[in-house]
Amino acid sequence: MDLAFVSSPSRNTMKVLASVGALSQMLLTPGCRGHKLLLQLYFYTRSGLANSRRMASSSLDQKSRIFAVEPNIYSPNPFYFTCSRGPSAPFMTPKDWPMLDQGGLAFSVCIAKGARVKTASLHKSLGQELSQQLPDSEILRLISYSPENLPGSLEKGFFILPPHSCPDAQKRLCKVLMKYPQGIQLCSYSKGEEHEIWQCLWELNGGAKETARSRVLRVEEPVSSPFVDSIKGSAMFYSLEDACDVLEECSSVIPEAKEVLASVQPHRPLDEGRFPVIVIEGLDATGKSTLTESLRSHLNAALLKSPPDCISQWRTIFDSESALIKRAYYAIGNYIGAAEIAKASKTSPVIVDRFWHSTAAYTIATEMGGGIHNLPDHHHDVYQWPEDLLRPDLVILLTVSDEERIHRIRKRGLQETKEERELEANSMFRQRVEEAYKRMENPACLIIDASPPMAVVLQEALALIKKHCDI
Ligand SMILES: Nc1ncnc2c1ncn2[C@@H]1O[C@H](COP(=O)(O)OP(=O)(O)OP(=O)(O)O)[C@@H](O)[C@H]1O
Ligand SMILES: Cc1cn([C@H]2C[C@H](O)[C@@H](COP(=O)(O)O)O2)c(=O)[nH]c1=O
Repeated sequence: MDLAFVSSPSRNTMKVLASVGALSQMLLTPGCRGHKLLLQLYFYTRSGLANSRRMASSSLDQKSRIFAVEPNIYSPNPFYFTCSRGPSAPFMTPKDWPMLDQGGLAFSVCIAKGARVKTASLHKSLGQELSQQLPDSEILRLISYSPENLPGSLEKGFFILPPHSCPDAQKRLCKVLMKYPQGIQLCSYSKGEEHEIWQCLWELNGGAKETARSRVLRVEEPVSSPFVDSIKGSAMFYSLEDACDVLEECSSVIPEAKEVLASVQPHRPLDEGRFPVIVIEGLDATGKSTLTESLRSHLNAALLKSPPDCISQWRTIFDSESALIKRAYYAIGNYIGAAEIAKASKTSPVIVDRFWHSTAAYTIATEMGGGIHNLPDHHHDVYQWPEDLLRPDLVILLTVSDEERIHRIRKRGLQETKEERELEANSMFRQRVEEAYKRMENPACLIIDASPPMAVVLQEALALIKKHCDI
């Protein structure tokens, strides 16, 4: 079955067909003769012609858009393509997409822009369902945008690479997409006779019908990464107001969002005390809790952590939401924590186990794929501290080798978070988190190698605190 190579059926052909029910029966019979055509006819019958005007405009819009696929096993950098007919743009060939070389297919699925909470939830649930229904396919993140108005036109989606051994992948994909009748755009990609690549645009409206076909053209990597623009609008929050807007928007479906918002201190700017605020950061199991506890007793300090206790009971709920909602929760957690820090700093030094740097580093590392060379450049806006957030006096980043960290996680034997499991499994992700920490600015992190025994790490931390803080 090959969606991409079937030409549109004529209306006369359609009349011959008795019923959609009979067609769908045949469709589900693998190896059935005329299987390809039947699939096409089935989709055609179900979709009808009602939306032909919408189809025409979406295929025009489609042609001017650029698609960007996150780094993957075939491409260490994001790859960019379009379907417009620029005079000089080179065609893409299976050299660029080796997975299409043996006659395979790839797919892109884009989610049309809508209300951001709803769109983010749709993106999350669609991603989960695609992974479940196509467990052997590589499901990559994709964004699509118009070059004239990148932030305003940005749409998110997925690029799907089924294995050659999965001939019914497209059938399964369509079955998933049928459940999302509105706002999903499906394209398939296949190799042509002259080694060119074709994109077929499918209309999904109760069914799927091919509406346009264009050659795929290569686009040079832009100077400023659209993936970074994408995270700035959908997972990074640089003001309390921004993050609160998201939780307000979702509070009718997530009642706990109201509870979190109720914990936000309305009076700002905060009235800080004279004692120093010291944040300890690092990957999981680098020794933050051990060090913060020792510092607390050595300095007679207050010990706080992020997210703060008053909202941590809802953490698992927000962890299972879309990136937009989850990151809004963590961002707000910092502002709620800041009010507690300001109050505590009036009577003693304050030690904080994770703060804004964790929120930013994990977000950047999760949203940007590939190696550390794909991270936003040093000094980029994403590494800056939010203007309206209490600024600590010192941030210490603990680093240990991967082997030692994993050894500590295993020895500790506690329940790991999903991100911790990913960190263990994905060394590139780990490197991105640590590198993002190192690129943070104002305040930047001061690094301590936390591999030596605890007593040594403590002495180093105390020395840094003495040097940089008024203690
Ligand atoms: N310097 C050290 N040398 C050897 N083991 C250490 C050292 N520091 C901490 N550990 C051990 O490593 C494990 C992880 O430490 P800890 O819980 O303090 O890390 P963490 O950074 O707070 O982790 P998480 O962020 O996941 O809560 C614990 O079992 C702890 O006893
Ligand atoms: C504070 C904070 C945490 N996270 C993520 C990063 C890790 O996977 C876990 C670690 O939490 P722990 O309480 O230290 O074990 O939570 C995050 O993504 N953003 C944040 O702001």
